[in-house]
Amino acid sequence: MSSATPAAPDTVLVVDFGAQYAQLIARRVREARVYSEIVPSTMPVEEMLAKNPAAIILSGGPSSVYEAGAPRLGSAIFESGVPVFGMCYGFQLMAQVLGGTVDNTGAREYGRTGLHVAKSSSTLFEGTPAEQAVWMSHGDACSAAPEGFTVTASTDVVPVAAFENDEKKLYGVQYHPEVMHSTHGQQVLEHFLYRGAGLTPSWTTGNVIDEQVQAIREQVGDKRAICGLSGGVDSAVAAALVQKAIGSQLTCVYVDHGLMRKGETEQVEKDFVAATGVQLKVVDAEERFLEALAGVSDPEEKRKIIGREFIRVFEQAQAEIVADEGPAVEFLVQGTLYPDVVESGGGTGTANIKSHHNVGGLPEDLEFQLVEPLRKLFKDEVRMVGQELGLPEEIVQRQPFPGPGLGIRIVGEVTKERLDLLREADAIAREELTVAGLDRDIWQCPVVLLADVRSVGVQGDGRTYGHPIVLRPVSSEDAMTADWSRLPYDVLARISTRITNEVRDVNRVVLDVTSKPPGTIEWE
Ligand SMILES: Nc1ncnc2c1ncn2[C@@H]1O[C@H](COP(=O)(O)OP(=O)(O)OP(=O)(O)O)[C@@H](O)[C@H]1O
Ligand SMILES: O=c1[nH]c(=O)c2[nH+]cn([C@@H]3O[C@H](COP(=O)(O)O)[C@@H](O)[C@H]3O)c2[nH]1
Ligand SMILES: NC(=O)CC[C@H](N)C(=O)O
Ligand SMILES: [Mg+2]
Repeated sequence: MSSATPAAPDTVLVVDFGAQYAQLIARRVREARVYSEIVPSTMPVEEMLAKNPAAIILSGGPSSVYEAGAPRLGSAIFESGVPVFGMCYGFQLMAQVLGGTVDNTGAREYGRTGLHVAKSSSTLFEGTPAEQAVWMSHGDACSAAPEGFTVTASTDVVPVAAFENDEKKLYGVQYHPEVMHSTHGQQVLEHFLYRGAGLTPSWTTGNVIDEQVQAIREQVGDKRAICGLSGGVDSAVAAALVQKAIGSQLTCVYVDHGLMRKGETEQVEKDFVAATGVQLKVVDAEERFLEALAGVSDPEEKRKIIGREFIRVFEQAQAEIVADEGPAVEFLVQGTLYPDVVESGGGTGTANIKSHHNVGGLPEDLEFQLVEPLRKLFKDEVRMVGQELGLPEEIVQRQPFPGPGLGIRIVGEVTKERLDLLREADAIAREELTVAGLDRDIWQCPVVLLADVRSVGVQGDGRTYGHPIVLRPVSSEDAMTADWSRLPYDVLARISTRITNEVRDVNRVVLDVTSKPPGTIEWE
């Protein structure tokens, strides 16, 4: 699948030791305009080196280097000549493997910490202040640096908070330069990349376009492809990329599975085709999806069914397209992004949080070869690619909507009646948020029907026993983490009043005030 994507030149590998922030490190590297990818720490070192990385970053992690069973790295990586930058656990591991001392000294630091830079002319700290705020999160500490290393920073309680070995191109910091609270973190990271590893800032979203267009041409050849098009950002950008690569060999297929929001199908049919000129096939598959979902309330089961039915519809569309004319349709283009892969447990050792329909929800007997040009990117990077490709702002800035649609926003069994009810409530919430000018302030606002919950209300002097609707407005940078949006009370009040007045069987509106983690954005 993604192996068809050639390795980008000058790739920085981020080795993930189970860090909270591995994704963040990767995107900070790309913000420095150097391409980067995450690999699990369980990957053998030879395999990492075979990828020919221009530099390697070792992430933080929950383990302690001196514990039995803690993730390790052979010393080969430090002798390979590839520049390495360790952060937190990665720093401690580098220290230990190379003969320094790491133990539980009692010097714990969590959160904002003052860093004292000892050598402001060093590779990492050049041009940064002698005193700077950094973000720490550790209970272990390095008390002696390995031989050949210069200690370049300390804190009040940790004598070795950074070390550098220019000759071997090995660097490490105890803190987290990737989080925004480390005031000079991006500068220090860039110093490693440009000064330590000698890389030049040349990666742009334009490179993604050129590389992917070439890779798609090689992969698809003179065959044909279909693209699952949802009207969302990711599939729009994927379709535009593939269209650029293979032109009329591409047909887009929009599946109306009956789980879409009000007006969505019409919008895709009209606006999207007008904006891009793609060949579009619209398939009405409502009956098929609702039948397959009947009686099912388990979220993972729903996701698997929806993922499977999507593919069955694509297969049907494939047969119809082939019956028309021309060569076989062997490829399926999807707008899969990195977070879809990670959350589906696609990384080694990463937990399956939920099976995104387009990754973990795919059936085993999938016959298409997948074309997923955005598989390694985050949403905001995809938006940049879309902009670069000239897609209209309304498409590029659209809020995300999950492929399984309202099917995973009904807690309980999915039925046509419940879908119609949720569609009404959702349309009201979206309308009011748009009128209030809040569309760009929030990342998305799932509206959820708790179909299996009822509560007592009083409406028109009579007793009601209806369902609650949950509003879940969130802010986010890339959907990997999120916070609940502090919406103005008057907007919330208008939404609540309208939903309870206008949507039958709903007598309560509640607000979800949970961040991610611990919650996820969607309820299922
Ligand atoms: N209704 C649909 N018809 C056809 N393909 C779909 C549909 N919904 C989702 N897909 C496919 O699944 C992929 C993943 O869905 P996802 O919702 O993550 O992306 P998107 O809809 O393109 O963008 P966004 O995340 O902004 O909603 C899409 O890129 C698309 O290829
Ligand atoms: O195409 C998709 N298929 C899915 O199966 C799926 N599940 C969640 N999402 C979207 O992904 C982002 C993160 O969602 P969660 O915090 O709920 O995991 C949010 O933007 C969700 O809307 C999906 N998108
Ligand atoms: N954030 C980290 O990488 C922590 C490393 C190690 N678990 C410690 O507590 O020191
Ligand atoms: Mg979508």
